[in-house]
Amino acid sequence: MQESWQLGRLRKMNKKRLSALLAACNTMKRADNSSLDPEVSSLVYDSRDVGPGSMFFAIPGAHTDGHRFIATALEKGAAAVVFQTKDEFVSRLIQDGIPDDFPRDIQLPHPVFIAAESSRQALSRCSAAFHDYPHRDLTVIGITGTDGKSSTVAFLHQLLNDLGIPAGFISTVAMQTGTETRNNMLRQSTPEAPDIHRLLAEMRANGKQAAVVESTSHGLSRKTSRLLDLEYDGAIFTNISHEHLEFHGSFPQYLSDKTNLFRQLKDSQPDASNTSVAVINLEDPNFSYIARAAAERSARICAFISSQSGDWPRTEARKDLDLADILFAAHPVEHLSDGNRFSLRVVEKSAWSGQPAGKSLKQLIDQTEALEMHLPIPGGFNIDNVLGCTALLSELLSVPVREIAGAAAGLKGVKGRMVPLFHGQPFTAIVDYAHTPGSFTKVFPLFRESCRGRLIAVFGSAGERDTAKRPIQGAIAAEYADILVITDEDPRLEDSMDIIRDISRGARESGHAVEIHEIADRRSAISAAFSMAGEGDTVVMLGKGHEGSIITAAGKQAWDEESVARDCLEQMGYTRQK
Ligand SMILES: CC(=O)N[C@H]1[C@@H](OP(=O)(O)OP(=O)(O)OC[C@H]2O[C@@H](n3ccc(=O)[nH]c3=O)[C@H](O)[C@@H]2O)O[C@H](CO)[C@@H](O)[C@@H]1O[C@H](C)C(=O)N[C@@H](C)C(=O)N[C@H](CCC(=O)O)C(=O)O
Ligand SMILES: Nc1ncnc2c1ncn2[C@@H]1O[C@H](COP(=O)(O)OP(=O)(O)OP(=O)(O)O)[C@@H](O)[C@H]1O
Repeated sequence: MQESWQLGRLRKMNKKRLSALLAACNTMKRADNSSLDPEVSSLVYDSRDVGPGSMFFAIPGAHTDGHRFIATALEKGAAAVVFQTKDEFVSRLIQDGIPDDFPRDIQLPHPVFIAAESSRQALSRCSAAFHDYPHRDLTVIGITGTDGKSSTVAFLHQLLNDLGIPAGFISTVAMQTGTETRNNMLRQSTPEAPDIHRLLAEMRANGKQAAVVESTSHGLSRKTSRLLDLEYDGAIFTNISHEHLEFHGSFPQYLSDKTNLFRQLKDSQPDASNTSVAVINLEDPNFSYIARAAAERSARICAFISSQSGDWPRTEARKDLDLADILFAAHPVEHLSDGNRFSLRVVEKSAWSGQPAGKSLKQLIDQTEALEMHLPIPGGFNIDNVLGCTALLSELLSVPVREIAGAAAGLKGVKGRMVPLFHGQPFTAIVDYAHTPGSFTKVFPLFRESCRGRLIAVFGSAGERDTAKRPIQGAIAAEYADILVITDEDPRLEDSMDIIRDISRGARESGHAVEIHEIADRRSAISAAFSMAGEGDTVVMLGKGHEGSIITAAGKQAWDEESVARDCLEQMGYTRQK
């Protein structure tokens, strides 16, 4: 009740004169001679959502072009239309004239036409202005990285609230702007600009002090400009591996797009009392590239590292540390069946800066006082996720690390990530969301280590997305698993079997001895994996996690991996125990 009242109030407040929006965005210009200054009631990028008073932004897309729907938007009462000057469809209209199938008999409700260099960029600028720049009234923290974003958002949000700092969040899994947590039904991790600023405005109206925003490379890319007009107080970078190259075009572009998060940190220069904070994984080879971008904003640079793998730290890490102001390290670490234990060491810059050379990173860390931390969530990578949160809370909000350690001991896991299913079956069954080569390299060794019998992996790869990662996923899985059941993830308009064969090829060519089954239907694949599993085996189901649908050529079909897996177990006669 409380929240819907607040939302109603917010909507009423949110009407703006077109002239105010034009003043906020200097890349938009009126393209007609009228002096009309309508009141704009909503900013819309899809004609199907237009209502009376909407300002419709025509956006060229991958499947169609929003400029084709201008007439529809006008029919539905759009008060203003923003079109892109360099749009192909618009250029063709100018060159060839209006096509015969373009509706001409609509009753125009005195719309105003506005030309923009980029309608997406204009949409972002207007969205921030329309909601009166909510980010300026909140402490905004962005999380980016190929893997670990949603988990880090969830942990940081829990920690902030447990430490008495009211915070909202937006992530792939869910969002919270008031007291209620809602599932994210958008199928977008970072929503479009009008939704981002609306959600932040809701948080502000609901008395939140901080906002944690999952900031994907898509959202940070100038191609979508979803986050272009968001300024951040703090930013965390988890890691980067092969993903989404079909969208970004190349790895350097992907890295650069992610780094936009650090380029969008509030500039600390004029007001050193309000220093923005950049938290960056020192184990990542791109640490220095990102740290340099953060330094341009005069941000405080926090490195974090955990001794997860036998060969840590990477060779360049000690040298890269010179770019950091402080280091948060977890060493040693201990993986438990139901969580992790580690020693937190906060190393001040004075320990390495200006000191005689020669001290290794390990020595620096070992010489620093340790604070024991317990994390009741399995998966060694969650140590990294919590370390990032710890650095951010300590350096941006000055929370004592002892208090953070206390709150971390009460953290709860995230839907669809490392969820064990207990139905009395003789084998272990786990649902997890790993779906990138990076996360595969993290989770497979963990599964292998804890599996007494055969490791059976059920997974697929996304259709119409990064095709190059498919054989890599196959090869990594083949290295660790005994049996692969390769299946649908979200084939979209691609043929399921084409995707599955791409993955199988990688598994076969890796040279590892592995049994491969190709079963497109995911329910049948899970069921087949369970029927193959015996005493001591482990079945892992990867890549769907929390997702509420499978997208195929036939459209979106409802899906809940955990429920489907539980159904399959029940059909085998096992009954739920936890
Ligand atoms: C690849 C990508 O970013 N796609 C986004 C893009 O879609 P598109 O280019 O296919 O759009 P389109 O269908 O060609 O339509 C063009 C324009 O016409 C409009 N339109 C279309 C039909 C109509 O009847 N009327 C109308 O006005 C559309 O709303 C759109 O504005 O523009 C749409 C509207 O702005 C987005 O919803 C859509 O995100 C889709 C849902 C998507 O799947 N995005 C994924 C790839 C994504 O962004 N993922 C990242 C997470 C990645 C990670 O896991 O790390 C994310 O941040 O969510
Ligand atoms: N720090 C990490 N490093 C590597 N793998 C991780 C890390 N954290 C989580 N994972 C693995 O990646 C999977 C996805 O985690 P999470 O949802 O937090 O990532 P994400 O970046 O939000 O992914 P997406 O953007 O696709 O939603 C988890 O199920 C786990 O297997």
